[in-house]
Amino acid sequence: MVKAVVLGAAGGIGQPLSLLLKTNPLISELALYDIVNTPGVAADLSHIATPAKVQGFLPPDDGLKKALTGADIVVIPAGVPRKPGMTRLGIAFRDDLFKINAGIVRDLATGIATTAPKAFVLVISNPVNSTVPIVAEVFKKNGVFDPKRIFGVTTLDVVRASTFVSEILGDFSLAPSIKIPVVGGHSGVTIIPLLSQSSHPLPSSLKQDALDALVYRIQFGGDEVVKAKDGAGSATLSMAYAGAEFAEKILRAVKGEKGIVAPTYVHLSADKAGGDAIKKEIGKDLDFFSAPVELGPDGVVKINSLGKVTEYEQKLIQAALPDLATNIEKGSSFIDAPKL
Ligand SMILES: NC(=O)c1ccc[n+]([C@@H]2O[C@H](COP(=O)([O-])OP(=O)(O)OC[C@H]3O[C@@H](n4cnc5c(N)ncnc54)[C@H](O)[C@@H]3O)[C@@H](O)[C@H]2O)c1
Ligand SMILES: O=C(O)C[C@H](O)C(=O)O
Repeated sequence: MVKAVVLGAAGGIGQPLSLLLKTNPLISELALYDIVNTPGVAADLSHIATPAKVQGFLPPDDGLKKALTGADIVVIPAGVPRKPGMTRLGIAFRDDLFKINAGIVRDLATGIATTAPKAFVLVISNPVNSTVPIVAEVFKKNGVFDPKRIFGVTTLDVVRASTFVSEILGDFSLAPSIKIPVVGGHSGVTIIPLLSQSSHPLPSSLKQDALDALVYRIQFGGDEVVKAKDGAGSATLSMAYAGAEFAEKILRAVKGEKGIVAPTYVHLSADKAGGDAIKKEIGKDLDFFSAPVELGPDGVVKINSLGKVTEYEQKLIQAALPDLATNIEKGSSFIDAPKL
């Protein structure tokens, strides 16, 4: 029996993500929580002939607590999305996004820490580089912090890398099988695609400016969608796909499948040896980093090395570090927790 919970389930990501989770045979119970509309979304999904029993919850009558009771996996796409002109983290507009989502994530994390502290927590709400540290600090404050169970979902960057590389290779049918580690964080220059490790090498004729353009497209893919949606929000459908894919990996690992590795943004103490090795590779003592993580029944089994990176990729890593450090500090200091 596996209970999955979506917090922010009535939103642009929440609805298609809930649909995909409803169709996942590994899930037997699906609880949908939002501040609006979950009874309708739940009623609609509940007619689909798949095993998961679906229920919707709203804030009154302890709805959050009821949704989270018995949760095995909690996915959080709650919060405001970006509008054109906003970046994922920074000043002015960006501060507004952080301020709103930081408070939302803090309150939802408090609910999880007090009701389902052993659940796997998958954070989608932006800015991920800061919201994951917020969740970690809330869990520390409540004395239930287990870094092996808290994940920032960076899968959309991995999905985009595969898609854009398949385009360059001129064969979209390759997209599902192209594997590229994307590491670092989830915003702009903190997104580091290690294209030299692509399962399907780029053409040797690819010029430096084309490589730069590809890296930029992966780093700022979110902007393409924000611009195209023209005021109607950011990526929702591709994010739902990516979130469901990452959740499925966790659930398969929980069931005992071995060797599942996925890039995800984790606290580097989740695997001390692996985390320390990453710090050495990047040359900085960061608490959080997205790295290829091997998953198991209790979450993080091992944080894998970044492997052989080119000089070009090492420059991308170095360019990401100042932003990452600032983003992490911004999230951590939002919660006044004792340092562990
Ligand atoms: N990690 C990623 O790769 C990635 C990709 C795309 C979007 N995002 C982020 O995901 C978040 C959601 O995006 P969206 O397009 O679905 O936005 P949306 O506005 O369509 O949906 C957000 C939902 O959250 C709900 N919500 C707000 N406050 C809540 C609370 N306190 N408790 C529960 N639910 C609450 C809203 O009612 C709404 O239904 C944004 O922060 C966005 O930037 C992340
Ligand atoms: O870019 C955004 O604001 C949404 C999301 O993080 C994305 O990568 O599409």
